[in-house]
Amino acid sequence: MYKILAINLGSTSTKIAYYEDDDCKVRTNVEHPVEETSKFSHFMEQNEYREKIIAKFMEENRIDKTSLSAIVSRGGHTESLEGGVYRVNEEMLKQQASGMYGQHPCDLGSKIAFEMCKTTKAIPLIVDPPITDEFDLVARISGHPLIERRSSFHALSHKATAKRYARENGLKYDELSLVVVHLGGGISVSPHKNGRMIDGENALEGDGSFSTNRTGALPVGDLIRLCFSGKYTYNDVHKMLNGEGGLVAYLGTSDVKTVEENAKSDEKSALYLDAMIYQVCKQIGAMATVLSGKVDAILLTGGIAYSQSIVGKIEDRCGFIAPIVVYPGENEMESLARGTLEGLRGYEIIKEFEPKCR
Ligand SMILES: Nc1ncnc2c1ncn2[C@@H]1O[C@H](COP(=O)(O)OP(=O)(O)O)[C@@H](O)[C@H]1O
Ligand SMILES: CCCC(=O)OP(=O)(O)O
Repeated sequence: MYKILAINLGSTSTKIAYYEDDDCKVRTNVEHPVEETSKFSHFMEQNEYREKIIAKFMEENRIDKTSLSAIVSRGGHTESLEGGVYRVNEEMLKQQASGMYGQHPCDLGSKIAFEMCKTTKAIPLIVDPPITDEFDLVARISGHPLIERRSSFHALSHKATAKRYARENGLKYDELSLVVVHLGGGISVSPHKNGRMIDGENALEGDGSFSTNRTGALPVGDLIRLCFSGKYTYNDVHKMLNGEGGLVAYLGTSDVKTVEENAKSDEKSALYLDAMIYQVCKQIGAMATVLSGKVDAILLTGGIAYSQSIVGKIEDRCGFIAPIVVYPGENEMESLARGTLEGLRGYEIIKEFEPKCR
């Protein structure tokens, strides 16, 4: 029997689950209000804060680190990779720590898995990292040769949700055209065609719709003027885009449950929540055109998809495109465990990360 610890560091939560083979024995989801996370000037400083949560989970559930076969984390930001299961190594962590390919708490997740495995026989792994790249060539063109559009979003969640839809409906993922929407701390929309995510937003840095804590795409000219105004440093602007943008900037919270509650009596909360949903719908429409309008289903997942009212608003605007199927919460933990198990059993290759750029 394989014992697997899965850790998933999101921008607004830490999710942890313990599996014996494919049987989830115990799991938790610890939410992080922005008042707590904003104390850190950088995600990587949250090391101790997140480690303590994992240690507490293990202690409370009497999970012995030395008995684990693998510790698997949602992957982080490196050069583009093909999807699959990867062993975490020093080269991978070096690229993630550089911040050159994106910055997010999930980068810390693989580092924590690696450190935890050092004194045990457990293998540190990641599955379908956010930089999993299946873009069509045409989707890479930005509008200027110095800047290439690249894949950077909730690839693990997208793949897990699309494959679940196929499995539960007796269909083949490789034969479907889907628009998958992850509605979590970050938001991403991607068209999947014949088993590949052929386009998608950069969910971290100034692309797509705004989210709980990110700006999404901004009017570029105004952004340039702001950058060169002399009022802000590079780090200030980066934090504005990723971490302290979106609902956090407008309303001071990344908690959509609270925003929904406040929206009943507060016009400002209602407006910004509506604006976020409006932008998500525009992205769904755009990605449906990538599939030439031939969309088998629109799949909604992530914590925000628990809200029936938000799902209803998306249905009102996008229901004409294709049927909407909702998988609230996440399918990521199961997917991390499943990928790990396949790797440990030898059904899937555990890939070694080798940097193209040194
Ligand atoms: N029942 C609900 N109704 C509306 N929003 C919810 C609900 N449950 C969770 N959320 C929101 O989902 C977001 C977190 O989603 P999640 O997928 O857990 O994010 P992450 O993995 O990025 O931390 C938070 O804004 C949270 O308030
Ligand atoms: C690469 C995007 C990862 C992301 O946005 O995750 P969260 O929604 O957990 O912040």
